[in-house]
Amino acid sequence: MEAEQQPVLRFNHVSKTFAAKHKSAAGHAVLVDLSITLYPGMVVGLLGQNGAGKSTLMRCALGIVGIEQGDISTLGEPPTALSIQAKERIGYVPQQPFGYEGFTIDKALELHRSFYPNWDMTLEQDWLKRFDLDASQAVQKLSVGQRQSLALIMAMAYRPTLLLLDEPVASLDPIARRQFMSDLFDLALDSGSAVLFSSHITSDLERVASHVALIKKGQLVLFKEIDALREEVKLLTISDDTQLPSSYRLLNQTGQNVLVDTQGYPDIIAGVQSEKSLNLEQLFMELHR
Ligand SMILES: Nc1ncnc2c1ncn2[C@@H]1O[C@H](COP(=O)(O)OP(=O)(O)OP(=O)(O)O)[C@@H](O)[C@H]1O
Repeated sequence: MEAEQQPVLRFNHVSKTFAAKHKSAAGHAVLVDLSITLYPGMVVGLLGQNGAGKSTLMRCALGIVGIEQGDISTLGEPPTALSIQAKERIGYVPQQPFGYEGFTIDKALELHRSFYPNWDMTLEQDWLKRFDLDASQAVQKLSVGQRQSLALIMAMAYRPTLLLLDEPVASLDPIARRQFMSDLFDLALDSGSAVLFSSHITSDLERVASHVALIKKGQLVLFKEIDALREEVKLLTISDDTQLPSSYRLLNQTGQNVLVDTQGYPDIIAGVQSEKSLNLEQLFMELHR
């Protein structure tokens, strides 16, 4: 499929360094030689420790911050010079939304909607109901979770081709979270969108993501389809003389325990004492040991 489709978002060897406070000090490398490509229909869960660079990656994709090396294509355009047409096809929910204080929900939606010719009123009304939001309520009186729900409606009701969600469900209760997550997947499939969302809730990620991108200190250490992840990433306990096949990628090692990406090559290795498949949370822990 991927060969025929235009990427929705492509990072090509991107590095981003924030300048140090003092001119003499070295800058802080936040993205390091990072390459990733999202195609229509992909729902990519972005996982990484606090400060790993997830928000920065999204902000670079939108041109909010510039990069020093590599290049980014967002809907086929450079993010720092996005056309209005491209902007109308992008949805973004930052970690800390968002203005509209002094508005009621319906007035805020009315204003917001006016920027997006493809706004889907049925979808908007559906989600207001689903999130149990009263349209006559004042935005500044909403709870954190209700604000997050409204921000999601505002980013998704025009069925964007690229949807960037920075911890979109952190403040939602489990019922709203579950509902939203399944909607997210449906939206991507129905509209041929690509979704990139960060979350620390690995069970959500496992449930809805088609792919997982694992980022560690600004480097993309793993990017895989979620099913392949379960089959191809293993925790092995090896002996001193075990030689790992060159087809394997070593992700981490603590003593005799090695975390490897077998990359689909089912080599039989001499001296392996045990082999374990991991769920996403276990994988995350092993990667950061
Ligand atoms: N404008 C900025 N100037 C300087 N440093 C910044 C700036 N924005 C982010 N950083 C630094 O870049 C690093 C990555 O931050 P980022 O917000 O991308 O992490 P994150 O993976 O989204 O973290 P979290 O899970 O906590 O949201 C952090 O060390 C942060 O302090």
